[in-house]
Amino acid sequence: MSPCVVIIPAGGSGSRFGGPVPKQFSLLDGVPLLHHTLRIFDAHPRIFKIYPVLSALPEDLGLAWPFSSTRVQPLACAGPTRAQTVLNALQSLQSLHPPDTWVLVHDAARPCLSRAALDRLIQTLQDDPVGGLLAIPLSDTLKRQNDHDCVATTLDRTGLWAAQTPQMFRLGSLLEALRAHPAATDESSALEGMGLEPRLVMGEITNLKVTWPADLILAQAILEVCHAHRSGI
Ligand SMILES: Nc1ccn([C@@H]2O[C@H](COP(=O)(O)OP(=O)(O)OP(=O)(O)O)[C@@H](O)[C@H]2O)c(=O)n1
Ligand SMILES: C[C@](O)(CO)[C@H](O)COP(=O)(O)O
Repeated sequence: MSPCVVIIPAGGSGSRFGGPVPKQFSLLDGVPLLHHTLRIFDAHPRIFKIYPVLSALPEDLGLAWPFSSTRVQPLACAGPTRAQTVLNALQSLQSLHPPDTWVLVHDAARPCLSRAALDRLIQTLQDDPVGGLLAIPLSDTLKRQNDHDCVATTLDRTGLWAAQTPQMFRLGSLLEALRAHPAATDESSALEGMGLEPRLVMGEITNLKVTWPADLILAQAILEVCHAHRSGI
């Protein structure tokens, strides 16, 4: 299998989360949330390089940086949207890695990705012609609202999945897809826009995206349970 590189979009403002610093720098268990996310990949033998994409270099953001500079290489090229951040990163990496390199894009704001889910994604997709993403089948009944906050209709949830990250595609095809679809809210939808069919790989409910303040408490609880489980407590 060709080597995998990871892009971690970490250039958002966290407007829904609020707070004095963007949520990816909020402390989780005493450590910036971004560091938890980076450590998941830094510990994985199939990952060759990890590129967190920030608005500026860590030293210019006043961020402690306990990572090896050869494996975790920050890029200071975040854009105004998540898609633009990922596209900027891909453009700066295209001269460093061949077009068939597998690229895993993972939100900085998802610090609880498990090793099992990451392994499942890589193993399922390593010989896939397109690539794919972690996702989970929807379990709630879905309502569409009307213009006065009442239910207009109940939607059929059959076959509906909630997209997570990482999303894993070849560098060349992802670059082409995001150039053609710069408004995509995830990598998969850009590839879908090219007429391709990304594969759905079972994710985990614990792989939550920290979006609202209460999500940080949930993330803390998930990390504590995982730690207790690993320690046999
Ligand atoms: N211009 C942007 C916007 C988002 N992201 C990153 O994309 C991930 C998912 O985005 P989201 O959770 O929506 O983060 P924010 O855009 O920061 O949040 P909000 O929409 O509440 O402002 C996060 O790791 C975020 O830092 C990014 O790198 N560049
Ligand atoms: C890519 C993503 O994590 C898939 O669920 C999500 O779309 C990113 O969050 P955003 O709020 O759409 O930026």
